[in-house]
Amino acid sequence: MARAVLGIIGGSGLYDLPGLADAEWRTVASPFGTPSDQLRFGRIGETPIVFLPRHGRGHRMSPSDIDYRANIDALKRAGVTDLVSVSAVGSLREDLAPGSLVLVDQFIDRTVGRASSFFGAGCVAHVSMAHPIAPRLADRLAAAAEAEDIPVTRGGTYLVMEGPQFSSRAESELYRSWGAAVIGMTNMPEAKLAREAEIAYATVAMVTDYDCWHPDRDAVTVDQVVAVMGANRGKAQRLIARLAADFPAEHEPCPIGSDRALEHAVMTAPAARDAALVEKLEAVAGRVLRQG
Ligand SMILES: CSC[C@H]1O[C@H](OP(=O)(O)O)[C@H](O)[C@@H]1O
Ligand SMILES: Nc1ncnc2[nH]cnc12
Repeated sequence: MARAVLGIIGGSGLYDLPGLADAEWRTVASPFGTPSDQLRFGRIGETPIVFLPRHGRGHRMSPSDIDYRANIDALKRAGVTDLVSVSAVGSLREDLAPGSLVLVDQFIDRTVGRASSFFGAGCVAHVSMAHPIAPRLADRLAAAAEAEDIPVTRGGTYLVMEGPQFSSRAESELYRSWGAAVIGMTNMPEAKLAREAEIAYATVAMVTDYDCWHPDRDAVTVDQVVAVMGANRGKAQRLIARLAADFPAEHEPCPIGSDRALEHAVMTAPAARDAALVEKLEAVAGRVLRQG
């Protein structure tokens, strides 16, 4: 069994993780591109932690500019087995007020034009995204929230829009009619790529606003997101600290197989594979590609 390494991707308002022991920023190169920033290596208790600010320190990158493949590949190269995304989201439901935390369990991907797979011409693979969230990791987040007395809503669909502009009211109403609970701009293709890289993935969504559908609330602005994130950042940090402190030393096999997702996914026959792509895929898929 592999040693568990907990990865944390910090979203808007979360650019560092206080309380990391032996913390050090290190550059990790990826053949897929340039990660959003250096990775912050450290530990909480005995648990090794690798933190990445999704938009870079200082929030330099728009959701559409982030190289999600480079980020996930770099985290895989750093040994991450389990990955928690912390994300600011708008609420599409009355009961999810700003300040609420949601452990989402589904996504609707409305992004366009982002590189959304490590695979392609010369090495084709199809992984399952039926259950995009690793349930055991979500269970651990729920347990950490309970231990810290932080209310969380379990389950809900995160609609991933392209952005960077916020939605129109008609779009917001459309997504509500689809049953989505929250809206953001970043968790796809991140979750798909984590699955291809066989990393267990879960999201802590921090509600910062009511988007633009609510009759009694102003439409979302950056000021509002920053203010609510600032007021509630401590909750997310406490949740992560507790998750890490209670994390098992050995990676627990994912009950839905997200850590073995490539086992029956690669279509291209060994003799037909593109050698250059196979080389790039070493960190993400070497485990299965080396078997032929
Ligand atoms: C400043 S609000 C829009 C921005 O915040 C969210 O990012 P993240 O998921 O990294 O917290 C949202 O998806 C947008 O990228
Ligand atoms: N309303 C919203 N739409 C998209 N992304 C967001 N991030 C935070 N609030 C958001």
